[in-house]
Amino acid sequence: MAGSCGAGQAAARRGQAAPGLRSSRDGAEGQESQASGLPEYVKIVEVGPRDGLQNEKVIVPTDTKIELINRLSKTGLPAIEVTSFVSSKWVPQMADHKEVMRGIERHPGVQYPVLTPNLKGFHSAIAAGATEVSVFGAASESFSKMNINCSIEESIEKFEEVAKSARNMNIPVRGYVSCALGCPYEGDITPAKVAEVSKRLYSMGCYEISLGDTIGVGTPGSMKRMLEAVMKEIPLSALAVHCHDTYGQALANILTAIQMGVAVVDSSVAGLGGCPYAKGATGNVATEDVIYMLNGLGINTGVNLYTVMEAGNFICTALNKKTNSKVAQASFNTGAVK
Ligand SMILES: CC(C)(COP(=O)([O-])OP(=O)([O-])OC[C@H]1O[C@@H](n2cnc3c(N)ncnc32)[C@H](O)[C@@H]1OP(=O)([O-])[O-])[C@@H](O)C(=O)NCCC(=O)NCCSC(=O)C[C@@](C)(O)CC(=O)[O-]
Repeated sequence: MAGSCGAGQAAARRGQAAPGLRSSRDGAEGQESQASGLPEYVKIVEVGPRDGLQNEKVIVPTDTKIELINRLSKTGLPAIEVTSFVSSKWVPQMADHKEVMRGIERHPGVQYPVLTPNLKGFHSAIAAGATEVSVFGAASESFSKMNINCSIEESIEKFEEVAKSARNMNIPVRGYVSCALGCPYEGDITPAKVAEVSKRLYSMGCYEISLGDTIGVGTPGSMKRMLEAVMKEIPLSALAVHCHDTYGQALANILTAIQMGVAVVDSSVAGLGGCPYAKGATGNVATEDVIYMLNGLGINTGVNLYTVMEAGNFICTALNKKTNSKVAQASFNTGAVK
């Protein structure tokens, strides 16, 4: 039954049971993280309201999106990607971007980035009150063409225009590199190509580069090889990973990245999502599962797992679907059927 309370939920409230349900700041787990050389803090960038919802077949009501974001804002998440200022002909699900942007309650200390592929999107986003934007490129020519209708080179020109305007307005810009571990159209992508596109985004002023395993084909081996190449060009502190879980490798890939020193991880509440231009790709790794793993490693995220699970339960109930989060499945009995 949707919203019903399982033993795990009660345990999560009390901070008991499985170790990952506990926050890392108590007890011996914090010492473990320091001893192992892992980062003490990992920033989680919640992408559910954008990456998660963009792929839903039925248009999600604007009020539901706003309610989801407002709930996520109360969880301790430091960044929530809210929507995309893209063409509604291309991604109808994000057509209400202005209303969402204007409708949300913004919490102090929380960043609310939005996707902007070009100047048109940038200006609309700023007019709607955006204070941070993301440009989204790819390491694959074919994916770039399918996703944003231009070559990598053309996309860089558009992003440079966005970055220049953003700089003049003191707006931070984040950069995505899709297909960092494989492309739905071209297959393997070389780490050198990922490093090259990442470097160009970083050089134009993107403060952080989020490396997207868009179709979730990566493994810890390919993640390591790709990061080794990118880390030669870009400081580690400016890197994030964005893993989809199509092949069930996302948590292993994230663990590999944080063992290499990456301390920013994108994830999606309830594991919602997929990319409309990457057929068959499933959702991002679930935020709940990432927090559980990081809690278990003694790594602080500042995020309350229980309240994220509640937000996940809210959106799964609204969409009438089952959560993709293993942690939520184990802890809640939502009972929602897809
Ligand atoms: C980029 C465009 C707009 C180019 O689309 P286009 O057709 O090449 O653009 P255009 O400049 O030729 O303009 C055509 C029409 O689009 C309008 N237009 C032009 N720009 C905008 C804009 N910003 N916002 C709203 N409208 C826009 C423009 O005004 C015009 O309208 P018309 O005259 O036909 O009525 C299009 O290809 C598009 O919207 N693509 C959507 C891409 C997208 O959102 N993909 C999903 C997100 S990426 C992702 O999920 C991957 C990621 C980030 O999560 C990381 C990972 O997992 O790897």
